[in-house]
Amino acid sequence: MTGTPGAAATRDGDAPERSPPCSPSYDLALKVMLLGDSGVGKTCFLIQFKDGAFLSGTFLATVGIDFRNKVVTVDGVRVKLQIWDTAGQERFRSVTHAYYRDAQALLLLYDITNKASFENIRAWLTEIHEYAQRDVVIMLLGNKADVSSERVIRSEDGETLAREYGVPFLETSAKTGMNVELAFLAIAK
Ligand SMILES: Nc1nc2c(ncn2[C@@H]2O[C@H](COP(=O)(O)OP(=O)(O)OP(=O)(O)O)[C@@H](O)[C@H]2O)c(=O)[nH]1
Repeated sequence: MTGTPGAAATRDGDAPERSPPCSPSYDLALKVMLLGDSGVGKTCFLIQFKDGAFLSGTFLATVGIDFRNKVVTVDGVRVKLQIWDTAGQERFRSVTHAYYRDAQALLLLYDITNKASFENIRAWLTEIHEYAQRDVVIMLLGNKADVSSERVIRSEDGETLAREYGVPFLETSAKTGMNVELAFLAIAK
């Protein structure tokens, strides 16, 4: 776990904050944070986007914060997404709060098979309004859409909540990859 912004542990050796190289391989950089309750699938969502893989089996909760970079092209512009994967567990909140103010975009996830994770979205939005930049781009995502047999949150409920807060909404699956890239491309755009 790391306690100070810019000093996070990395999985793939990318540095979170570096001087621009002589000929950067991107046109602009965007800091994106993944937020939501523990277990909603934030880490899997990021790994699916970065590596096109799904880690099934044991659930290893994120400790503190971690990040990965990926460059996407939107309307001919190469955007480096620096994606911060935060720990959903309450005890890491003070660590993750320190990163909110640097984020330009937030992907806020709940699990469509977990009612509490949906009900907690309002509390997450309160935290976001307290700690993030006022013009931060927010997107609401109902993850684990592949597990239709265990669904407890209807798509309409996600849409209604998103509309109430004026944010876009998608249902996603970190397992099948459904709408994962689309979510990142939408916020990059
Ligand atoms: N079926 C299904 N399972 C998923 C999906 N996304 C994640 N999971 C599973 O849900 C569990 C939690 O996933 P994580 O990605 O570790 O959750 P997290 O939100 O990063 O949790 P914290 O790090 O504690 O905040 C794991 O067992 C995953 O395999 C999904 O889209 N579909």
